[in-house]
Amino acid sequence: MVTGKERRLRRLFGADGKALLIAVDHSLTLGAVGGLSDMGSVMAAAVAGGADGVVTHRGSAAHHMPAQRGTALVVHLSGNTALSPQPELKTRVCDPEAALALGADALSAHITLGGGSAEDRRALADLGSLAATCDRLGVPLLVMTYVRTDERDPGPAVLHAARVAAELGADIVKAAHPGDAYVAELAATVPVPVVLAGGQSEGTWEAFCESAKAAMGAGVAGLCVGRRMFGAPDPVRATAELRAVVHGEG
Ligand SMILES: O=C[C@H](O)COP(=O)(O)O
Repeated sequence: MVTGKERRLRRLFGADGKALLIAVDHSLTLGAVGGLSDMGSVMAAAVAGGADGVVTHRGSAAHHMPAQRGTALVVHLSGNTALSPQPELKTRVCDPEAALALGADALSAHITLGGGSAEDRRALADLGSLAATCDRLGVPLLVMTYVRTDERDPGPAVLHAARVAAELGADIVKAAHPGDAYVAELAATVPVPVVLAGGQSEGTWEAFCESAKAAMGAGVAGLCVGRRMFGAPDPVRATAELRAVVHGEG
């Protein structure tokens, strides 16, 4: 028997078990800035460049996501805006059923730990409840993990938050790059596929691709990249190059 989650996960991951996801959820937080003023073009570029999936909010999914075989739709259920004093503390902004009605192949939620006692408890409770809903609906849950920490070395906290997400039912965990010394441990200690965020466009494109290649070699299952892709001079080419890194092509 193949479960709904397994069937949908195969739409997201290639036969090699790897995935390049393009994340374009930033316009809820920041507005239509930094390459996201024309969301239709960004999504078309993700598809044309060979992304395995696109992660976005329900409005962009409905209005701009091409119905393209081979590119999965991951609807992001969490949000807050930069107009808030604590934009990193998200709330649920879309129901799982509404996302499935849009044709979602997977759902995505954001969790920030270290945001405060009450905020952390609320985030954990919400994640537990959402994971149970995803189990019931047979839809994979991607959890984007973030930490607020004053530690000079955030690596251990990044690993902890990633593990928390898996413990609470994530089927895929997204984490920030924890630092070269921690990537293999991250991949080995989280019992579900881990994808790494792209982060801010600091450093050269070549250095970013080299770092991503090394992370793939250390065992992560892929990338979930936003700004590095839609802020690139040629987003189609950027997507294709990242696809090659993730799937070991070329
Ligand atoms: O939602 C955010 C993405 O998963 C990562 O975005 P980023 O590559 O711009 O850090």
